[in-house]
Amino acid sequence: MSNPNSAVLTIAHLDHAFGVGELRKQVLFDIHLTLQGGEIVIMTGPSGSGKTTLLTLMGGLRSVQKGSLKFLGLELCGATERQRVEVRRHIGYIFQAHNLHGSLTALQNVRMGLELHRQYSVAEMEQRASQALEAVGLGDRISYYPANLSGGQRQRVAIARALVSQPKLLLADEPTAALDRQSGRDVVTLMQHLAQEQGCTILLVTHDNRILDVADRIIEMEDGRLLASRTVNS
Ligand SMILES: Nc1ncnc2c1ncn2[C@@H]1O[C@H](COP(=O)(O)OP(=O)(O)OP(=O)(O)O)[C@@H](O)[C@H]1O
Repeated sequence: MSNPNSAVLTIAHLDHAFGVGELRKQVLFDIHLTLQGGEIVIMTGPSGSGKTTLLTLMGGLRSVQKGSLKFLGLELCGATERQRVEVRRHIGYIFQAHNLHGSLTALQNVRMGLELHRQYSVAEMEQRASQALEAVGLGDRISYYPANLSGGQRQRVAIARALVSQPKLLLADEPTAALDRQSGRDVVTLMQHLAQEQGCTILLVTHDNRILDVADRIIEMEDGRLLASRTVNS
């Protein structure tokens, strides 16, 4: 479990640019942000404002160019690919398009969430994956292929895959965008409950105003800058 009072992620003076020379375009400017253990933070902002770029930097999926980004105390600016892979072991990812493999069953897809964790035997991985699917209410669908599941069920498989390794941080990019109102609500509520059980911090990027109430804090991105954050009264 994360200590609820300790920072999981600390960002200071972070800039990011794409391209070089005349094509260089800076998309993040002087970002400062701290995510505390167990906190649920929602990031909103217009299209193109830099949300996904920031999310991929936080997730160790992109090299940090300038400033400081520390995950569990490890500085990712200047980190090696190997260090970034190590960091990714502690992070779960959920994307809008769920990114499930169509040729794998729900169970096999969830098992992939343990791929970076070499300490488990095949039998242990199967058992953990099966438990994770039960936790998202899909215990009777473990042998189904994604094509035979509804959008909401697929997103629940993606949640099981993201949380099966008990990550410290869950990064979710528009997880409800492809879902109807009820399925979207079910998916975030589930994410919230499971993450709370595991003491996992959540950063959720969304345009979906219907789910803002799950957040402890809402932060807004505009033109590559983070505006003042707002605390949500519970
Ligand atoms: N790989 C890339 N190469 C060049 N420019 C990029 C790249 N990825 C993103 N950008 C640019 O960086 C800026 C921020 O994009 P980003 O995807 O982070 O925004 P966003 O807020 O997540 O948008 P959306 O809500 O539409 O997903 C945009 O101007 C985009 O065109």
